[in-house]
Amino acid sequence: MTPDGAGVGLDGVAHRFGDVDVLRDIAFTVEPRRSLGVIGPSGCGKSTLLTFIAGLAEPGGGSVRVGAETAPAGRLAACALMPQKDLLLPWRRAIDNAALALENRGVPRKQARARVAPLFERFNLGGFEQHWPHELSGGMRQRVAFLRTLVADKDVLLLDEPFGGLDAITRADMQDWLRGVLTVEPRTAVLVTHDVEEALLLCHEVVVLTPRPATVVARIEVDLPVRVSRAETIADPAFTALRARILSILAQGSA
Ligand SMILES: Nc1ncnc2c1ncn2[C@@H]1O[C@H](COP(=O)(O)OP(=O)(O)OP(=O)(O)O)[C@@H](O)[C@H]1O
Repeated sequence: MTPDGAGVGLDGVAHRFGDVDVLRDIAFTVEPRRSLGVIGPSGCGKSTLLTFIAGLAEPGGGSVRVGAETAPAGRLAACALMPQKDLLLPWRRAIDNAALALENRGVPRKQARARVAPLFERFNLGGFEQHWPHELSGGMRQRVAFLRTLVADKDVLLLDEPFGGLDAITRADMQDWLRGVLTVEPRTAVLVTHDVEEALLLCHEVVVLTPRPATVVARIEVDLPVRVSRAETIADPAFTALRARILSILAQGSA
């Protein structure tokens, strides 16, 4: 990671897959150590946008920047992408899945294990280091995947519906947990989600996309009074008003 973190900037990003016009003139910036939620209808191009930021592909038009890097290889080096599915390797124990990003960077397995082992307690995974992925709950698997993403030590986290597959209670627990992680150790984060509440709880700003071809229809600053508990935050009239505003934009496709 770089000492001051890295921001993200998109300008005029456009893309088509064959006849399918997916993205049109997408522009936004994320300041270093700030989190941006991306909300939009299913299939509008949110995951595609993350793959462009991560440098895994190039858009047909426009520019993408991560820190000072505009070339795909430079962006890839600065980003850790957590895809929709946790993608733990079934043949590796939890600790070895968590250590994977370090091993991929050339850290020997023993050292990589030693680096991730102390984090298991902090991620509420203490005692489960030697379990296989199929022996963990959905929430635990997500936390192992997060641990792996965070220890990759990249400036930018790209999170693609990280809690999409979880039940409502586990999802709420995981949102609280991630909120804590990002407060203790702020990173630049782009969070794709269908869940307006999740975006408001976890992000400093939210962009709302239209149905395909996606354009940015609204950019909303999440400026809420600091509340200790989740219940208090969600009950706050400012939170309720923002949620209603975003839901209305999603329903109408316009701000
Ligand atoms: N590699 C590809 N080749 C062709 N079409 C693709 C490819 N990747 C995505 N698409 C199409 O681009 C559109 C946007 O897909 P994408 O997965 O980015 O949407 P999304 O907003 O993330 O969807 P969801 O919210 O359902 O996860 C879809 O119509 C999809 O079928």
